[in-house]
Amino acid sequence: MSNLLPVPEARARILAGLAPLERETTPLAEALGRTLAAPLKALRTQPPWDCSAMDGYALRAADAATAGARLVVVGEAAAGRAFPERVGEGQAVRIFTGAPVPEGADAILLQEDAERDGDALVVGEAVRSGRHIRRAGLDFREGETLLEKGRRLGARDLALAAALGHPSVEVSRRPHIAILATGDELVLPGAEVGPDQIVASNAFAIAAVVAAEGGVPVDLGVAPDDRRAIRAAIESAIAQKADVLVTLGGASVGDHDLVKPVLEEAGVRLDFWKIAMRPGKPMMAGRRDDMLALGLPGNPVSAIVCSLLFLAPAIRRLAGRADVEPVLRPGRLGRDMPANDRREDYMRAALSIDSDGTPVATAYDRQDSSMLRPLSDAECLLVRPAHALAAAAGDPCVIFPLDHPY
Ligand SMILES: Nc1nc2c(c(=O)[nH]1)N[C@H]1C(S)=C(S)[C@@H](COP(=O)(O)OP(=O)(O)OC[C@H]3O[C@@H](n4cnc5c(N)ncnc54)[C@H](O)[C@@H]3O)O[C@H]1N2
Ligand code: MOO
Repeated sequence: MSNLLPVPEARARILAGLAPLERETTPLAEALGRTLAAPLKALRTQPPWDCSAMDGYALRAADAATAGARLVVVGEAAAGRAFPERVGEGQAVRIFTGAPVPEGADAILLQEDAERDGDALVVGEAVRSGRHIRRAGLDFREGETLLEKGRRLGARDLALAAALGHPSVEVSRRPHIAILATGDELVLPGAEVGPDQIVASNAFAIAAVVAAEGGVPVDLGVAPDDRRAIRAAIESAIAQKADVLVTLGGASVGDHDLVKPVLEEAGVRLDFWKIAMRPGKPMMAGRRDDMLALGLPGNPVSAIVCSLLFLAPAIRRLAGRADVEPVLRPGRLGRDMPANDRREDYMRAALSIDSDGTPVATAYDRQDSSMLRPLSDAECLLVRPAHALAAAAGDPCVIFPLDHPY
């Protein structure tokens, strides 16, 4: 029996050949999902000065230490328009949220806690020094690094980057991922389906995984099980300078499984073929110059699970992400499980939360790698290590959550 490569080793070998792509500058408004190629420092301090957190009156707390105290309102400070003078003894300045606190004042009296009578201000409730003042630099100070290299930018990060003063950011180029489906039996959804044909589905999921991870999917369509057609599609990926070529199907040992020899003909040096995993055993990986070639099995579940465990980390590495490995979580078994064989199992499973908050994974009865319906239903993959012993419901296990968009 051939040797099957363990999953972590297969992933490590794929990642070992990959480095972040070159840097480019992108406008901040287009940077969602991009990965920082350099740390982002604050170009300014926020807030730049002590400012009011409330609408009310800026004053000296000593003058408002008792209810009933009277002060004179001498001016106004609004966001974007400071009060230019000093607040003296017995004086107050009308102030609004976000406005700079005038010199001399050390507290903000809420307007709800005061009464106005012309220029006179009557303290309704005493206020202590420092109340409702946001100090300069409360959020960040000029020169501080707020976002690290390798961070994938989310919506909140974009607001932070803007606040730091950056109209654009340095990111790694998006990887281009060419996707080629193979098989005489495949037709696209909506096209006429011949008597021996089925609808090609895998590429839709793979392109979605690519896009979700920040890559650019390049659709090479469907090639029939024909050496010349497959070779032409591979050459097209090379000509387009794809960073990764993903083939779907034709990876196994049948007479029509042509992907491996044709990849080799096209100059791809195969690193490995066949891994200790279910589904996904016939997966292969290799390189041709700078291009990674990943040959995913044709069974839909195999192709999609392999894309999550191998293609997604490869895209993250190319995109410059600091976090590339799949996130596995501890959980508990929802049902008894038999002993496992030599292939690490990624089983479609339902997910619930125990009374103590622990995730509980219950594997479905049917684990056929052709079935998309249970894959779509699944809330997680239950990971059963190679040679795992039989285990009982409630025993610890490892979970790969299938959160949105997966
Ligand atoms: N004698 C053996 N046979 C098989 C082995 C083995 O070790 N010895 N391995 C099995 C395993 S495990 C898998 S997984 C499959 C993978 O085979 P291939 O990569 O060669 O896939 P195909 O034969 O091309 O297709 C398998 C299955 O999937 C359907 N398919 C293919 N592409 C698509 C697509 N884009 N969208 C939807 N469905 C697709 C195809 O019609 C087949 O039904 O091999 C086992 N055999
Ligand atoms: O590895 Mo295949 O993916 O078991 O069906």
